Amino acid sequence: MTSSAEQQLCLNICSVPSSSSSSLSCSRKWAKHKKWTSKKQKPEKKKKSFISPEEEEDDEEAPLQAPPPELTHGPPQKKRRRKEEVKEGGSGSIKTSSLFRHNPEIPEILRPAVAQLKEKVFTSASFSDLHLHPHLVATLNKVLNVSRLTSIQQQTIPALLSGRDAAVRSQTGSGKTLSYAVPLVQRLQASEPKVSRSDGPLALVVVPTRELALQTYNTFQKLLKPFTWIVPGVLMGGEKKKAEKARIRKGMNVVVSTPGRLADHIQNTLSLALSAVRWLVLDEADRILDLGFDRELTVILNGLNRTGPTRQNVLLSATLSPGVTRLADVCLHDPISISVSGPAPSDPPSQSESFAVPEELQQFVVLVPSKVRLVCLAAFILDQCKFSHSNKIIVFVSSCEAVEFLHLLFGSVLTRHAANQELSFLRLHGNMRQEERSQVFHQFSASATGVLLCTDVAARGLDLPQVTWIVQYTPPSSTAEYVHRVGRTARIGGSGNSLLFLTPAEATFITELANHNISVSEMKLQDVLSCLMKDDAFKGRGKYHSQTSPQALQQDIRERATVLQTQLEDFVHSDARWVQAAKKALQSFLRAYTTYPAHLKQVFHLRRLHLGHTAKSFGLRDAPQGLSPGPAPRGHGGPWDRVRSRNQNQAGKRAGNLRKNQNQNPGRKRLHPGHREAVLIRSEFSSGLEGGGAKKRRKRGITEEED
Ligand SMILES: Nc1ncnc2c1ncn2[C@@H]1O[C@H](COP(=O)(O)OP(=O)(O)OP(=O)(O)O)[C@@H](O)[C@H]1O
Repeated sequence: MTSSAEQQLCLNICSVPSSSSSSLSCSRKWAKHKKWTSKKQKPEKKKKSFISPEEEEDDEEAPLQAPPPELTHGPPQKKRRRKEEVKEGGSGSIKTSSLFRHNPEIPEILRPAVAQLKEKVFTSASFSDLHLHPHLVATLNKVLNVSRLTSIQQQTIPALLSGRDAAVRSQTGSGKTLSYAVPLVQRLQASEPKVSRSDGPLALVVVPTRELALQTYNTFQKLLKPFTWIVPGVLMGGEKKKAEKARIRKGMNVVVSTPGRLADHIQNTLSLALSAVRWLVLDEADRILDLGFDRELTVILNGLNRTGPTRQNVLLSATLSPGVTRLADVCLHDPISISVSGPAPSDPPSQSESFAVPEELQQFVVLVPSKVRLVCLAAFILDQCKFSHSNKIIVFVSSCEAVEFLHLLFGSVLTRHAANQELSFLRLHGNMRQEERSQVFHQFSASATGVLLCTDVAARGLDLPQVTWIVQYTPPSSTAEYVHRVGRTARIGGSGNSLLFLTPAEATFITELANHNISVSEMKLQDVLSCLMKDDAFKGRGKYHSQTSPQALQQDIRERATVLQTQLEDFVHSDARWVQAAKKALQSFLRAYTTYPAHLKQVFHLRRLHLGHTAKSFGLRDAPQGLSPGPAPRGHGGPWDRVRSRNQNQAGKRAGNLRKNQNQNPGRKRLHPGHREAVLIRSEFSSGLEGGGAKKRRKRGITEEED
């Protein structure tokens, strides 16, 4: 690719189309103390849609590539600028280029009127009204501490007890697991003749991720305590197959599994007999499809159809996608559709699905120019964990490498500003060893505070108690993904908060959310950063005195943000390994950015990213040179396009295999070829900068944890 082509692509600084400023509205919920309107924060540069390469030369940073060495060290102009920056920061130690100059204007958000869907979580009915075995009711009350039924449980449990297939849809954290686990246990314990271990699997529960498999297995273990003759088991990627085979041989009656590992055993473990399976549960069905597991699902369904008696099938999802509707069509027989609000998974798909989010969830958005994103996240975390206590935060980012990098960076820099108990960081992503992942999962579950940095591997189904904040540092790839992420808080009637980070250019995503009945309030950037005023460790040596005027306060806050950014950058640049980690994180972020679905390309397009500014959000002082693969102009088949087309090929191949399997089994309805829409999990994109040891499976676009 020519350098001019590269420039064309990457010199476009984000700018908000004028229409978005008028269509979006602003909420002042968060701005309790100080109002900071965009008028006061007039940018020094005029608003433009694109900045041409010539204009960009004006800017303080190299947009695409790090400047050639002769420029970095040579031209007096550059040196002069650096000097000014040092002066501006007011401290000899502040080498950071001005964080608050040359940023795109932050648009005024006008919030469209949204009628948010509300689902009542609890009913007045209780488990004891359902004619369940008294020991089961006692276990629910005493071991699981539940007595009243949730709305979804009230509708689902009687339907499943009657033996019907069901398609169940309900908001996150509404108790879907018990809605199928309770009737399953009730019917298994009542089976005549009595269930025995040697019967082998009677129920299969398929879930998309390993953590969810462990969590669900745990629930069955508790529910089955009084019925010791019924044995639950878990099969999942990352575990030793040999040990699993031994457990299968010994006998398991309720098998909870991830799709890849179950399909693997069906094909390769002779002792896994499916002939007795009477229940099949597909939990988080939309996620199973999103991850491209249609081939594995086909193996499972074909395996069951070949040998099994008639069985009861249940499909559950918090969100709907056309794929889920088609899957419901394929694997459910005359199902009952259950939904607390909105259509059920077996209903025909509508144009724009409305999502229900928990009533007690407060949703915020902060518009942050790329350059300021990192320090804004750091300030937010300090505010929640150091200045206000008892917060438990999950931060979603778009790649394993970004998780690793932030964990290293914050774990080293932010913890300096807080006592140990105040601020602890954990990480969870698909490149971690299973043992470590399970340990982190349990550790974060058990802790009352702390920050979990993670990819979307933690977005679905995980029930982590008392999470107070969900931060989406990288925006989700769809509204459904947004709903699942925020659903990790405000569960089962509790309260919680969420904060979505968007750059000014991405502000129209708020309208996309509103189209799905999701309403977010604005949290002002300055209000987030203002927490730095609470600690003089961030004080610069500037002449500004916050007491004198709002402008001086603003300047003071900016100066402190610059001090913190400098600390972050100093850390990154203190070791070549950290610089490399930052570059990997940046590269994987850019890769993920190319994979937004077509209808969101206008909101999230690589062309709108300014590489120099984005690099800053990874603690890099300059845009790194030679990021590979580099972006190409649209339609020019550059490396980014190759990444995309490879993904499409993989999805196509999976769909092809699916068709092949179905052709071998003409008795079953075919899964719709549209399953090739199954997209890769964005959050597990890698930079491609790691060595050749990348796992084979990842090449297929599926990371190990979902095996
Ligand atoms: N009737 C109930 N009363 C009180 N707590 C309940 C009840 N039913 C379930 N819970 C608890 O609520 C939490 C959330 O349940 P669960 O994980 O099944 O929700 P979910 O609807 O599957 O959420 P997601 O869509 O995010 O997977 C769990 O801790 C569970 O033990």
